[in-house]
Amino acid sequence: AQPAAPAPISAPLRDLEYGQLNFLHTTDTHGWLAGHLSEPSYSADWGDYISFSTRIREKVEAQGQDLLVIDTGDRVEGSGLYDSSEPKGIYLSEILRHQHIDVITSGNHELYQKNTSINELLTTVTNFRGHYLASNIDIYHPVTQELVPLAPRYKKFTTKLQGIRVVAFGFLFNFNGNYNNTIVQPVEETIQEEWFQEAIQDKEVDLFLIAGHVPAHSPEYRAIFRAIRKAHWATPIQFFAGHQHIRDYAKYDSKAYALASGRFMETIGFMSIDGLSTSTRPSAGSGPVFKRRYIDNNLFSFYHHTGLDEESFPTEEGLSVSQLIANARSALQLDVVYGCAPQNLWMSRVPYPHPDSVYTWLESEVLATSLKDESRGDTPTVAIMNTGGIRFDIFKGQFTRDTVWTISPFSNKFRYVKDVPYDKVQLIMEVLNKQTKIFSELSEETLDNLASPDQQEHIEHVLKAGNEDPSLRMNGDSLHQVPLSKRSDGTSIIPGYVTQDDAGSDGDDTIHSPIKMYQVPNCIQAHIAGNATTAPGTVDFVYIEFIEPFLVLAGKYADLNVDFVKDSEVYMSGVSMTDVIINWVEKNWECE
Ligand SMILES: Nc1ccn([C@@H]2O[C@H](COP(=O)(O)O)[C@@H](O)[C@H]2O)c(=O)n1
Repeated sequence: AQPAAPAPISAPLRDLEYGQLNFLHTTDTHGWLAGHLSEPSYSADWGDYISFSTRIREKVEAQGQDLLVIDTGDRVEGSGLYDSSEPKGIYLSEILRHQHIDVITSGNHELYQKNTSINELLTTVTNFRGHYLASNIDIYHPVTQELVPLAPRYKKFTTKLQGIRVVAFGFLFNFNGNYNNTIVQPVEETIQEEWFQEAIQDKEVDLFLIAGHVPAHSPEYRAIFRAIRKAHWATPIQFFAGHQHIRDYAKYDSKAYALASGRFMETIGFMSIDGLSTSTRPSAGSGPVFKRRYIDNNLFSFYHHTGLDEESFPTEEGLSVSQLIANARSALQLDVVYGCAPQNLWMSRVPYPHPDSVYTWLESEVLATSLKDESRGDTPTVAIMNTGGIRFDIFKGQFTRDTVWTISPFSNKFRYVKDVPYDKVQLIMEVLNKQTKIFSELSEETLDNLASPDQQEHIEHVLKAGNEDPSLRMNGDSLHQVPLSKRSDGTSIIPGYVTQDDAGSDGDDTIHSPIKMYQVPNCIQAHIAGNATTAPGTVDFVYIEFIEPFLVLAGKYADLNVDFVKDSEVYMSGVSMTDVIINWVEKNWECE
């Protein structure tokens, strides 16, 4: 772990149930390779994960079993370690490549910016040659300008000890927000391609492995499941999922399951399958048994599951990667303090609006007092942003260079349109926040992309995890996780994940008390300048550039005669949302 990482808190744990074939899975790490420096439950770093996977491999191989390590993308954008360097990401690839990963895929974040996808092609695909799969992504090669697959479409391999024959694919969900140097083919089209149909007709297969940056419960995975089942009515299928930032497990049939392993290095997903046939031995017994576990990413869990301790657990490689991360953090000056937050500010642990809501803080304090384009004088202004632009909670205490990138990692800047009727702006807000019924192009699903990923789906599922018992609620004034009650065996129950999935509620390794979550709107608005008591006739309509495509559609429903692409101009040239937050914190949150 990093020198500043808090020690994990001991807690009651459920064991891993190993099988013939075992998996460790990460997804949506978003650069959090240093782990969480304010949260004991997730305080292990990528170096510890390297030690953990090595120790688990030693353990399962000693029993003649196999281990495969999977990562399903969105490794970039979301923390100081990736976002604060110029150019972004100069330290990340070197840290990542030390983990042995058997199947690795791209997420959508690897494709938003042209230079990110080029770096993916030239560095990450190269570092993980033979393991990186891209079944539905093409890229214009930066040198030849030729359209080429980002990586091989699929591969067939046999596992090290048992010779289990695996056919593996690597998918991305039907994403269309990518820069125009890449092409993402819709999954439903890819599975009609000749190469895919040929690959799934192979009869010498013991397991289909679908790694993807695709939600566990999704039309894309259902389509792949159906296509494979048409060719193989009983061959086991293991999906690994991502994108929604949630722990999730989906049952497609008794021989096909999907595991999603959360976000931001909070979770190491574990799966095992027993009863698989192999190249030399047909399956014994009644067929495969699948088990899943969501491991909290901390050393207490890692020691427990490996049966090792502080002395015997770390590997040399793991320790040297932890050191690499520490060196990068120090070179990037991630501990530089911009100010001190006087309180916790939550994304979804409080309703919106609320004095403890990060969105209330943004609209009433940060945006309201910071947005001003000198050329516009005191023109009344309404500024809107999508809640998905904020990626993490703010904890009371030091607000560092790292903090700012974890909450606002995107390079989103501002644009505006002059003289927009105020009532039309309010109508657009209603459309974006689904407060009015709208049809056709502007589906609920499209609008959900404005919110943060864990809000986008399964919200009922997340809300269900809430517990109304006030004795189980967190102490709002203290750090993120506090032991609340002692059990008879001396261990504590701390707030954290209480996952409900298709296999029930026993998936988490750590037994936690649940945390209540609330739904927040897709967009928020700040009112700037003008007379606060009366609504203005027209305003400067300022918006974060990411939402422009949504405004184009919402504008039509609001009957607003504005072409957002042609009629808008840059607002506060060169200033991004991230800059606005840094400036505000420096001015307003002095440390005592
Ligand atoms: N420039 C950007 C890019 C993304 N977002 C928000 O993030 C969501 C996607 O996040 P995932 O980690 O699930 O891929 C997207 O739907 C937006 O809400 C943004 O605000 N600005």
